[in-house]
This record gives sequence, structure tokens and C-alpha cells, in this order.
Amino acid sequence: MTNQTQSSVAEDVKVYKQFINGEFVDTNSGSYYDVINPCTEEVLSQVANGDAEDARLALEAARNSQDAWAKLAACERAGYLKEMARITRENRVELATILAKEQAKILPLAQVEIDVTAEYFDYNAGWARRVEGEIIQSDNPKENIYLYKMPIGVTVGICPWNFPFFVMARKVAPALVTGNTSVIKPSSFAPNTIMRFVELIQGIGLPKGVLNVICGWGSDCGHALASSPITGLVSLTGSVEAGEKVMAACAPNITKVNLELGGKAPAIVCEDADLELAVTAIVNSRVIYSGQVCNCAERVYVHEDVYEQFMEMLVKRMSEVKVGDALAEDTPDMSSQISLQQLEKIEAMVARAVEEGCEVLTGGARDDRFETGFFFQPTVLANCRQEMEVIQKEVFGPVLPVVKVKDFDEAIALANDSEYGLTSSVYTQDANKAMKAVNEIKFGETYINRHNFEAIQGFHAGWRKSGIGGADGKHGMEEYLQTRMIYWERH
Ligand SMILES: NC(=O)C1=CN([C@@H]2O[C@H](COP(=O)(O)OP(=O)(O)OC[C@H]3O[C@@H](n4cnc5c(N)ncnc54)[C@H](OP(=O)(O)O)[C@@H]3O)[C@@H](O)[C@H]2O)C=CC1
Ligand SMILES: O=C(O)[C@@H](O)[C@@H]1OC[C@H](O)[C@H]1O
Repeated sequence: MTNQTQSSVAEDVKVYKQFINGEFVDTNSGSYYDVINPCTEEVLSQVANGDAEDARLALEAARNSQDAWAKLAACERAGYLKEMARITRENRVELATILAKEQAKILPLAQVEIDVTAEYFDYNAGWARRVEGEIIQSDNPKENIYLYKMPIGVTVGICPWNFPFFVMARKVAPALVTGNTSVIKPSSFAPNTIMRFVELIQGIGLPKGVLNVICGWGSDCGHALASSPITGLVSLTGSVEAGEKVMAACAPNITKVNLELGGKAPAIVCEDADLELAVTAIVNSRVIYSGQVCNCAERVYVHEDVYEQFMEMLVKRMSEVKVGDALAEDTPDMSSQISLQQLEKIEAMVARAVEEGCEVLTGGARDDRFETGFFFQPTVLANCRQEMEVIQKEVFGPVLPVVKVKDFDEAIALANDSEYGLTSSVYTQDANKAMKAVNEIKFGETYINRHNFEAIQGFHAGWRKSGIGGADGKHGMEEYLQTRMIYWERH
């Protein structure tokens, strides 16, 4: 943890306490840590460094409020989500600015995240009148069989730093509308926007304990939330390593997990592709939020017939990417990485790729034009081979490794050869190739002739190590429900 330091509470920066049972309270640990602006490295806030006791108090508050919350009419619960949407919209500029500063996200993208989050609250409010059960035919003519959809109880949402505000809503909105209560743990790297939002919604009258937000490190506070017998569901967005730990923590209580654990998205460029479209989509997808998005192109497979032309266009476009402070007036295309650790991880992966024989066509190093921050140059790597780490492991930075392939079958086989299975994309003007990809590519999400993002009414779900369960739409909402069967005999 190099860009957060433990400290006592200073007086001149914003301080965020824990939000438990409808009140802002001190952390049991008594300590706070600094959250910095990754571009400038200035301290933005001091945030409660929560521990297992904070987790216990938040979970108890969520448990104590859950019965009454579930007994409200679903449309009444939805009313609170609509209020959250309204308040998000009314404060969209303030929230986007906080977000941009705490995670080095360029302001237009931060604004998109805030606006989509408001949409997300509204969209989930719409499910209130649509959660339906079933009446099933019995073998006994005197019996009716009913299937009910019930809330799980207390849900925990553990958020990442890359889309912290949106992912918070992804975990809160379906939980609350279906009658669950929620404990949210933001990433320690980006808690400010979530905490400010919690301050802003104080006037909406949400019953105490229905939503609790506690900050603290995953290994301590997060682990305590996941391992508690009070917790009915843990939804985590983050690394495979954190997912494994959360599953292990949940195992003794057989607690349900819902995991979104990143990806290694292949982009396949066919010989008949519209190359201008493919290059634009792949470059945008790789540099958006400085390459730190789980569903964006992480490796490219290009047909040998168009390889030279594609690479020339790709290198030109990547070398033209504008890098700068996330809040600069002449808005850059991308900014700093979130932290020194992430910068060092990217740098080390690129260095190992070069040792293994990759050729750097542009970028390949830290961007030393900046006195502060954790900037890495937009990078294209050629001569990549399937077995290389840079093709197999998530880089999470502005680095595009490219592999030349002889045909579409080889591209699909190599794309599928991955422990990850979140998203993928195919660029072709041939409907038969597109259909073959739809049938044969083994990923939870495939984009044809475009790249990210997914729709809030879709279902964002990773295969293999990319996760379990999913989010968004009807099926994402159903992750927060369990079934109850009633067998009712007439006498
Ligand atoms: N799927 C995705 O969208 C994301 C993928 N990643 C991938 O993960 C890599 C590392 O990023 P990193 O920040 O370390 O991501 P993590 O997976 O460590 O963090 C994600 C969330 O999980 C929490 N967490 C970590 N360990 C535990 C645990 N044992 N129990 C409960 N909660 C836990 C974190 O808390 P805290 O950080 O506060 O300790 C954070 O809130 C990236 O390089 C990238 O490859 C990262 C972010 C998002
Ligand atoms: O963490 C991620 O990268 C994903 O959760 C991401 O957040 C917004 C994207 O559209 C996602 O799915």
C-alpha cells in the first residue's frame, strides 16, 4: 500500500467515517488512512480504516433492519432507489469531480459513470412490480404448488477502484429492491465518491440499517464481512486472488458468492474486417480509464493477410493517444494508473514480455513527462506468442499485445485458450464468421464489430476464473433472490 498511509485525522482534508445503522460513526480501530489523487499525489481525504468490529456492527444493523424492509411493498422500496437516482443527478458535477480526482479518471468518463449510475438506480426500481413467482401443477388434484421469490437477507458488496460508484449501485440497487439489506465496502483506493453519495442521501428517509457503508482493507474488514454467518450473499468485483479468498471465507457458512473477477478479453480481427472500425474500437477500449477495465481488449489476434496494415494503423493511433492530468482543461484520452503498485505491475509485465521476445512498437515504459503520478505510455507489443504471460495474464494497463494468426479457426482456438472468460470481440463483415464466433467462442460476453460497454439490461457474467453469477438486467436482479416452495393441500 504505497499511495495510502495510516495517519491520525488531519484538520484540513475531508474526513469520512463509517456509515452504520443510519449514522456516521468512528471506526473501532481509531485509525484513518489517506486517499490521494493519483495524478498529483495530493491527499484528498482521510478515511476510516475499518476492522472486524466495524464489520460486525454493520452486519448486525443490516440484519436488524431486514425483516421490516422486506415487509414494505416493493414499490415503496423502489421509491428510495428513485430518490438515490434523483440525488445522483442533482449532484452529478460534484460527484464526477470527486470521482475524477480520487481515481485519475478523465472527467467526461467520470461524468458518464455518474450518469449511468443514476440510470441504474432507476432501472432497478423498475423491477419492483416485476418480481414474479409461479403456480406449478401438482400431481395431487387437491394441492396447489407455489414458487415464491424471496430476499436472501443481508448482502455484502465489495467494490473495486476502477468503477467504484457504478459498481456500488450494481450491488446496492438489486439488493434493496428485492428486500435485502446491504453492507458496502468500497475499495480503499477509491472510497470518496461513495462516501459523499452516502452523505448526500441523508435526507431521503431510508430506514436505518438498510444501507451501511464501511471502509477498510479487504484482508481485514472485507474478510470479516465475507466470513460472518450473518452474511447471506457476498458480491465482489476485483481480482481473481480476492475472489479466491472471498470464496474460502464464505465456505464455512455456505454463503452464496457472486464474483466478477476481471478478464483477458481477446479481440479477433478478420481479413475482411473494417480495419478503421476495428482499430478505433480496440484503441478506445484499451486506453479508456488508462486500460484499467475488466471487459476491454487485452490481447489482439489479427489475420496474417491484414496484419501489416492493421499494425501500422494501430501503432499510429496508440502513439497519438493524449495522456495527461484527469482534470486538465484540454481533456486527455487517458491519465495516470490508480497507484504505484499498478504502475509497477504493468512495467514488470512489459519487461518480462520483452525478455520473452516481444517487440515494443510504441510506448513500453513509464511516462516520465509528469513530475507526480503513475503514468505509463500507451504500448503496442508485436511478436507475441500464446504461451507468454502478457497473453495469459491480465495486465490492467494501456498495453496491447498482438498475435498474428493464419485463419479464423486458429484465432478462436487461441481466444478460448484462457483461464479468463469475461468478454471478447470479433471484427468481421462476414455474417457466417460472426455466427461461428457466436457459437464457438467461450466467453460470457461477445461484442461483434464494437467493443465495450455492456448494457444495464443485459447480464454481465464471466466464465471460468472470471467469475460466478453475474450482474445487471433481470438475471442480475435474480441473483439477490432465493426461492421458497409452498405445497398447500385442501382438506
Ligand atoms: N474485475 C475488475 O474489474 C477488477 C480487476 N482488478 C484486477 O485485480 C488486480 C489487483 O487490483 P486490486 O486493487 O489489488 O484488486 P483487489 O481484488 O485486491 O480489490 C478488489 C476489492 O476486494 C477487496 N479485497 C481484497 N482482498 C480481499 C479479501 N481477502 N477479502 C475481502 N475483500 C478483499 C479490496 O479491498 P482493499 O483494496 O480495500 O483492500 C477491494 O475492495 C488488478 O491489477 C486487476 O488485474 C482490479 C480491480 C477491478
Ligand atoms: O470492474 C470492471 O472493470 C467492471 O466491473 C466494469 O465496471 C464498468 C464496466 O462496464 C464493467 O463491467
